[in-house]
Amino acid sequence: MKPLIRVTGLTKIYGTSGQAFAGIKDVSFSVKEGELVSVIGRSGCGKTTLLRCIAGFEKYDCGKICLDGKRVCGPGPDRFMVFQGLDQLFPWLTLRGNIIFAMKSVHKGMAAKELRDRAGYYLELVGLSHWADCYPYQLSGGMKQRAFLARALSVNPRVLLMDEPFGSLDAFGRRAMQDLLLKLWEKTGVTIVFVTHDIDECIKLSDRILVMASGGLKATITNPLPRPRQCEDADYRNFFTEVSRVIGEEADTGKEPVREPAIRLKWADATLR
Ligand SMILES: Nc1ncnc2c1ncn2[C@@H]1O[C@H](COP(=O)(O)OP(=O)(O)OP(=O)(O)O)[C@@H](O)[C@H]1O
Repeated sequence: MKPLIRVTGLTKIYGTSGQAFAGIKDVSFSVKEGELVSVIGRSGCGKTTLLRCIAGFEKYDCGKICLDGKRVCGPGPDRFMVFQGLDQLFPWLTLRGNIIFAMKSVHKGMAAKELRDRAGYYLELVGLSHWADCYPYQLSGGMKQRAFLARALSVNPRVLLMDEPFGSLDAFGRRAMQDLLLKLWEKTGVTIVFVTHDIDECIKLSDRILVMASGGLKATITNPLPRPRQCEDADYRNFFTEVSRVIGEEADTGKEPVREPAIRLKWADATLR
């Protein structure tokens, strides 16, 4: 299948005059249409930067990102990013109002009735129909997460970029959101790039796992387990051990990620290791 997202030699340099360092260096990979790919790695290794570059929120210094063969030069309605944290809804709008607001920005000129009907459909999809007229402050963390998903899907993006979306939930809430995400992914066929710190989460969810370390892509691991994935299964435990080993190797070197002075780079010497 043709890749939907193609990232080639992506490098993002942070810093100001004199000294600079690479938030991401020479990262290349592709994601097929309809694939669910996780990005995992230690804190500071560049996961969010990568996602923000794909979203078009961040300008990059070298390399190329293409979506369906076209170069990404900024944000667009074909991509929707779900951020960390629970404050992503407008507090002065109801749940339905939040979803309609997002849809209006993409489906310009859509009739009010259709906007309302569509918002109702997506709220039902995530089990929040009865909360449509509530305001964000009236919702639990898990309900807010479901609302973020409804809003993201309502604009019908080709790619959903998710940055540790369930990190603020407890174990039960997290499991429920993972199940819901998989259900909606199968139903909609949307392509997902999912950043997480959690090995179980990336094994449970993804087709492939991109392991990042110190701004680079260290390994790409194809998930061999059939769905649904049960952590009690022997194959699951073996795969968990394998993924942990690949991620752990970096920790074993004792190297800190990209901000260490040893790998800081001068602007004039932006040849990245
Ligand atoms: N706007 C910025 N200006 C300067 N440095 C930045 C900026 N954004 C990120 N960085 C640095 O780039 C590196 C990669 O950051 P990034 O947020 O992408 O990592 P991450 O893997 O998502 O981390 P975490 O898992 O903790 O969220 C870090 O060293 C970070 O301090």
